[in-house]
Amino acid sequence: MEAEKMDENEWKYHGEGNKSLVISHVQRCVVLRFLKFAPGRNLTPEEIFHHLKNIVEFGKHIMKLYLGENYVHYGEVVQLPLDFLKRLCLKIQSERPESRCEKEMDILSGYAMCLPNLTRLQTCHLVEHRPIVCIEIKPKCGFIPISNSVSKEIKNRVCRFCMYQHLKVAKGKWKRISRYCPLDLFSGNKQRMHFALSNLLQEAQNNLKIFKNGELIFGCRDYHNSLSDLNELSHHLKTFFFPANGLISGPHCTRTVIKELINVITMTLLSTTENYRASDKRPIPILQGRNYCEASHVSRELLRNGKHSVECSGLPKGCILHKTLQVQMLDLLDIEGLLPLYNRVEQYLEEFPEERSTLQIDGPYDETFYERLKNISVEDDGSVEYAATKIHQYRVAMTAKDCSIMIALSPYLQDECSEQRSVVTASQSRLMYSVSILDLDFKPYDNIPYQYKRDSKIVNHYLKSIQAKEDPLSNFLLENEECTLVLQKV
Ligand SMILES: O=P(O)(O)O[C@@H]1[C@@H](OP(=O)(O)O)[C@H](OP(=O)(O)O)[C@H](O)[C@H](OP(=O)(O)O)[C@H]1OP(=O)(O)O
Ligand SMILES: Nc1ncnc2c1ncn2[C@@H]1O[C@H](COP(=O)(O)OP(=O)(O)OP(=O)(O)O)[C@@H](O)[C@H]1O
Repeated sequence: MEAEKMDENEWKYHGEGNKSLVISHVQRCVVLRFLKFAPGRNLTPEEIFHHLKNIVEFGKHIMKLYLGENYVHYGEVVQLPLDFLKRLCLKIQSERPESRCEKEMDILSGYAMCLPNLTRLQTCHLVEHRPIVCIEIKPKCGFIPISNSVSKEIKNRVCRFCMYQHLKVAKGKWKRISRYCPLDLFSGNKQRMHFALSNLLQEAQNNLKIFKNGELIFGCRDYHNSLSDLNELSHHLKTFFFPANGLISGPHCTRTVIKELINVITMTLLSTTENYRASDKRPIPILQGRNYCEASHVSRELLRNGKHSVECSGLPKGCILHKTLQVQMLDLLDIEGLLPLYNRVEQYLEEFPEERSTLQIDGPYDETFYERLKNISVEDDGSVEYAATKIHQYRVAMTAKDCSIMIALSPYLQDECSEQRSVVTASQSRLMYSVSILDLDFKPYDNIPYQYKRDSKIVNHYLKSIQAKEDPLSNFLLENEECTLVLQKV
């Protein structure tokens, strides 16, 4: 990145989440990712540089080893001219979704991360002129905890995503409950995966976005502003799947194109482009828990159609979903089992604050840190080291529970050498594809008590709302929680 040549007109707003804002280059396949902060949260440039460097190191030394180098693009920290950043910030401000504007993009430190633009094929450096579609899926946690520390039995039957939906809708974050269940997507069973993906297309929330030539064409821009017309989507996509018959239209066309899309996504999610080498077999726990969630609609639907029993066919080793799930499963103890260990470390640090660095609470995220993560024993010897290791593993797992998978697809041209590129065959077309993972920021240590409180809030709210469905009086109480006390007093 040549600082003196930075021109804001060569960059455009791309998207943002809770913690970072992304802009993309109009010609080159790169993005800049800036941190975002609530106004008044003034970190020094050195602190921001350190934070960004930690993100890069964590991707490079930890997540790349877990997930594979083909999938992980950790990028680099770059320094940019402050006047360029000021102009850029002004330029993109009007495009930012309102609900994300309570935080401001950091333009004072001069630092950002430079990453490949993952909405493009990862084999090209310049924006290609051939069409490209990219599907971004934020799959969330794909397993049900089996930890003995779980205090509410419902957590052994219903997954966190499905429970959390009720709280999110009650709080007005989303209008409707999504029928997507991560356990269906991670099942490896094609029918369940198709069901999960079609539910994502029905109610994308922030779990599905689709880009065409780098522009968002489907999914959530904002909590209140979403592009969700399947007819329009199929119109955008039909030439990808039916190149020789671009003229088909109508409801039949929509169904056909969406079916192709779901099928192709499933194939790429299950593909194992990387060889599953012996060296890839790092210690990862194997959880023998329940592989479906009772709140998922899949069993009922599939059984009603009389097609298949709900069984788990398993994920191929080395596919992106398998790798992601394995990392998520580093959370062996569940937040309920982890909180006492966090308290143990906190108590110790109160007495010996200088030990924070020995325990590598804030990094460095290097080979030593990775070595620590390898110890997956659950035998608690009462030590602070044991507690710190479990906390690190939990934080890595949380990162994998919140990352997104990007699948980029572009028409395969006959004259191309297919050996160098991955190709997926749809019913009437062949597409080149690349799969990557984004948002691999290490989750903060200090958030653990908050995670614990929120977990019990999610579960309690879920229990109340399913109870309310059966009992209309408690439904009234749930909707008017402030009244509960008054009614109890009477
Ligand atoms: O806890 P969750 O499952 O709600 O995940 C948060 C996400 O909400 P979601 O439920 O996916 O809509 C949340 O996403 P949104 O802001 O809701 O789009 C963030 O990804 C948040 O991560 P961070 O605190 O910014 O690092 C995520 O927080 P972490 O818990 O991963 O730290
Ligand atoms: N390297 C990239 N290439 C293309 N698009 C990207 C890239 N990185 C991020 N994006 C886009 O920007 C959005 C926001 O980025 P990201 O998920 O990293 O933000 P975040 O604030 O960390 O998210 P969260 O809310 O999950 O904490 C992503 O959903 C994705 O659409």
